[in-house]
Amino acid sequence: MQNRYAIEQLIEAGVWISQKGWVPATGGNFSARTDSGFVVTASGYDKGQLAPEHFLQFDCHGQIESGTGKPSAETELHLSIYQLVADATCVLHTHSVAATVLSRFIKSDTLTITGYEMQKSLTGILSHEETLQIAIFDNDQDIEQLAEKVALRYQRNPLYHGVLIRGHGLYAWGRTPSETRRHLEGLEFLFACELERIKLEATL
Ligand SMILES: CSC[C@@H](O)[C@@H](O)C(=O)COP(=O)(O)O
Ligand SMILES: [Zn+2]
Repeated sequence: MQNRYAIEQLIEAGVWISQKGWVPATGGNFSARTDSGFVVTASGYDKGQLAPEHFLQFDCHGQIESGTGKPSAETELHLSIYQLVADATCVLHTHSVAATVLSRFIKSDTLTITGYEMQKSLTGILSHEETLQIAIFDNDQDIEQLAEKVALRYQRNPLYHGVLIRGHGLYAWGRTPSETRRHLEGLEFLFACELERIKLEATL
């Protein structure tokens, strides 16, 4: 997609995501694939109040092409997703309470979800009876290392729709900005449901 369109889509997504309460403080970062690489948010801004000057353009090897300021601290993860998932054109990273808490509560490297109609909000899932498996990676301040772990796991088993970073948040992707928003909203809904279910079951 063209830079201008990509940035417009990400600004709009940021307003919506912020209203949902999924990017508190300056948490979260967004990107979209462009004709020459991808655009990504600059670091440290309120993601609900983005303007065109809060984006940097990277080429497909991760070299800055244009833009000012510091790129997102997690740019490497966006680059890795574009390199791994050929048809991903947008990546939205959020810090919701549900994604943060659930990814800490689940100790294994996979969150397994089944039984919810909302699973069908994810492209390719046709029934609540299917089992959704969302990979969980331990958080790491070394984003290059984290991106390598995502790549290694993807090469063993392709990942779909998104991944969780433990105690940190969700990275969701899709073939268009609107599909990415649908995946993000569907996954966030499912995480919130799972959290409620786990809390209720603990009281029984
Ligand atoms: C509010 S701290 C969150 C950051 O450490 C990071 O995880 C994040 O999502 C935003 O980083 P940024 O560099 O603004 O893209
Ligand atoms: Zn983050």
